[in-house]
Amino acid sequence: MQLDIDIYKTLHAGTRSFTLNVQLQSGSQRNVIYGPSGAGKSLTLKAIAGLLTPERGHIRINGQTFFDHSASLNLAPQARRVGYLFQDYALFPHLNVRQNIAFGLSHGWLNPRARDRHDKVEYWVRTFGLAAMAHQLPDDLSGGQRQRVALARTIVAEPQALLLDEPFAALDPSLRNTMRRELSDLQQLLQIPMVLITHDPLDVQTFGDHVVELRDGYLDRQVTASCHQKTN
Ligand SMILES: Nc1ncnc2c1ncn2[C@@H]1O[C@H](COP(=O)(O)OP(=O)(O)OP(=O)(O)O)[C@@H](O)[C@H]1O
Repeated sequence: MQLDIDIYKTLHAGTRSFTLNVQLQSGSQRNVIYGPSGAGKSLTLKAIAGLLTPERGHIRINGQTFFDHSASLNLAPQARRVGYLFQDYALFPHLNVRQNIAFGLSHGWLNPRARDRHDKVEYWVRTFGLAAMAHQLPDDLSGGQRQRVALARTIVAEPQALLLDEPFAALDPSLRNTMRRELSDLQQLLQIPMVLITHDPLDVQTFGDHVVELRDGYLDRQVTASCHQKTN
């Protein structure tokens, strides 16, 4: 992925303020933004997705400009065609597995109907091993199954990049390794570029072909995964 980010934004909440000042260039497909809680990782991901507008700078992915302050260009989130996997998965509790996945394809306000079938949805239902529970609601699924539904909903729309916010944090430790392996295999199969944010060193080891470390809104240093392992 050609990732070219240079963003600056100050946020205010009461008397507190937080400045995000991130420059990131990468030609890798597997990018990790690593750092402690409150470092600005989610804000960076939101800026890439178009959910936060920087005060200045630019965001380019695969040669496409998403944001360029000096050119007054700011693509709407849906025009960026990036898949965003939220930390808590943000599944719709009143929609079953199949409908939740189909939601990734819908463009209007109407929820996908329970009896509708779509080839792409059925493909991901099967691929993620969700066929037996396709009619179940998210509350009736395990953590790993919920994560697969959320991933399937993101991928069914065929995004040009995946943005992953702490994708394993909501899972119990015994499931984390399995789901890490699944996501790693999936990324290799689809060859889909990704940016993953985490404070877990094991995520860095697995997905960090290109790693940047964020502290207090600023990049600490830019290192490759191999350098990172040596310093840990
Ligand atoms: N809308 C906002 N207004 C003001 N400050 C904000 C806003 N959103 C986030 N912040 C602050 O920005 C900082 C960075 O937040 P961010 O969510 O990016 O952290 P993070 O690195 O993703 O942390 P975590 O790992 O805990 O999710 C935090 O101090 C947070 O309180």
